[in-house]
Amino acid sequence: QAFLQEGWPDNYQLTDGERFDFIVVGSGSAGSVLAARLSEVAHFRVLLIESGGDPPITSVVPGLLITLQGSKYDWNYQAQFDEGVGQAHPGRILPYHRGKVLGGSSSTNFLIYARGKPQDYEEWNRIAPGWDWNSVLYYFKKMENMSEETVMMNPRNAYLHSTEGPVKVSRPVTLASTAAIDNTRLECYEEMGIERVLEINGPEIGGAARPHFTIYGGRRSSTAEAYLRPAKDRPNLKVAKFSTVTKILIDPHTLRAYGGTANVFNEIDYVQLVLLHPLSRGQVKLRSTDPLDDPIIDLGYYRNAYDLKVAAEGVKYINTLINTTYFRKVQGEIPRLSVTGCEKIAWGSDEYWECYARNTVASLSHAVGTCSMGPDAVVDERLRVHHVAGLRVVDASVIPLIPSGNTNAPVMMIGEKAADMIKADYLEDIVEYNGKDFKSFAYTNEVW
Ligand SMILES: Cc1cc2nc3c(=O)[nH]c(=O)nc-3n(C[C@H](O)[C@H](O)[C@H](O)COP(=O)(O)OP(=O)(O)OC[C@H]3O[C@@H](n4cnc5c(N)ncnc54)[C@H](O)[C@@H]3O)c2cc1C
Repeated sequence: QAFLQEGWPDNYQLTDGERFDFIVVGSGSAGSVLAARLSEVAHFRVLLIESGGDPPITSVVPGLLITLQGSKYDWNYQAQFDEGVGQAHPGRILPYHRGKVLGGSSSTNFLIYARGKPQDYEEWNRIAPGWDWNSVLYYFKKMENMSEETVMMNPRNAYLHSTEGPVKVSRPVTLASTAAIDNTRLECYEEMGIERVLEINGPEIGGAARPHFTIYGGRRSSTAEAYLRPAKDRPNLKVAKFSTVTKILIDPHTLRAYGGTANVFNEIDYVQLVLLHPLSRGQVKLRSTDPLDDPIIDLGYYRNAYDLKVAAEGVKYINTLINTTYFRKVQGEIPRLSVTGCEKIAWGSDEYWECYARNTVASLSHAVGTCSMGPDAVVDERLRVHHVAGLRVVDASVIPLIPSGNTNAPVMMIGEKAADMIKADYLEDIVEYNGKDFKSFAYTNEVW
């Protein structure tokens, strides 16, 4: 099935001056969800504009994902470190990956399915009311199709999950040899005092488990797969591929966004030790006035000295894995790598591990928060850009605080919640106007 290039939405040839009710820029983890959900309302005319094209086989077959980074399905950005950081990377430049394809980074990512912990969202809610755990859990469940029986049969876990949503989640059955490695690893962690838990999206988040993945039946469950393929024949959803939005048109008198301009190209065609809650902040800046120029991605790693202390302590802690029964039995050793910038420091000293953390630091490509929600930020809690009408931001950039896990699931959840907020805002008017139950407009029987 994966080898069949069928089933993606057709490419829509945009012509100048066309009118739509909603224009969604980018078909990523959030954009595809938003476009598909909005187009459930039959009289909404929805245009989805995406720079990339259909996902290739290497995206659909999870085991081939490593070939996507650096390919034409990647924006291939380069990020820069501050002076004295990241010296082990050639030229102190870090390749910074982002999917450029239907489904965006959900079509190119490492497929780990993690939502973070309830407290993360209680913190969001303090900044942007309406994003508390109970509110977002509804949307996590709306999006999810959990296929693992052990999770659904355990009442402590089952109420946190759903088998009804479009995004398929599983823990693929591994080869016996891989399962044995997983088991040994989990045993080592237990020996270090890290409890084994049933799953990383269950009631206990602190612990170790084999992760869930957005995979089912050997196929990636990207947002292109889960949302766009089922919606591809809707007459009110148009998908313009190989088209890059270069400008948002804003009426200078009303400050209302009313359209955009797009460049249309006729192309054919371990997750490591992670610092989950860094205090340092980076930024994304325009390199020039050319919208097609790559942005400047300024990582800002370790600007807050506390982060370096935490990272170095983390490295030292994970090194104690070597003292567990298994590693003693196999006479495991920590490799003595030569790290640029640390050559003159005694290997294994506290100073060495700090230098090691400073110079080998890399990214898992989970950037968030450059258009954050909040009263003094870029968008409000309904994701409307402050002081501009008719314009919302719906993607990873609105996340106000980094969740304790990966970001694909939270961003898909944001897409789901945003779609409901937009429907509520626009359909309320229509109900009053037409005096009809707005659910009668929907293509599906979704509850929203
Ligand atoms: C290599 C990699 C591995 C990752 N691994 C994981 C993981 O295992 N688990 C996890 O949960 N998260 C993972 N993530 C993070 C997660 O995938 C992202 O946080 C999430 O996909 C971001 O969603 P988004 O909607 O904000 O942006 P994206 O999904 O990146 O979508 C943005 C879309 O907009 C398009 N676009 C951009 N500009 C324009 C324009 N001007 N005009 C038209 N189209 C445009 C892009 O081509 C893209 O399709 C990974 C990310 C990467 C890159």
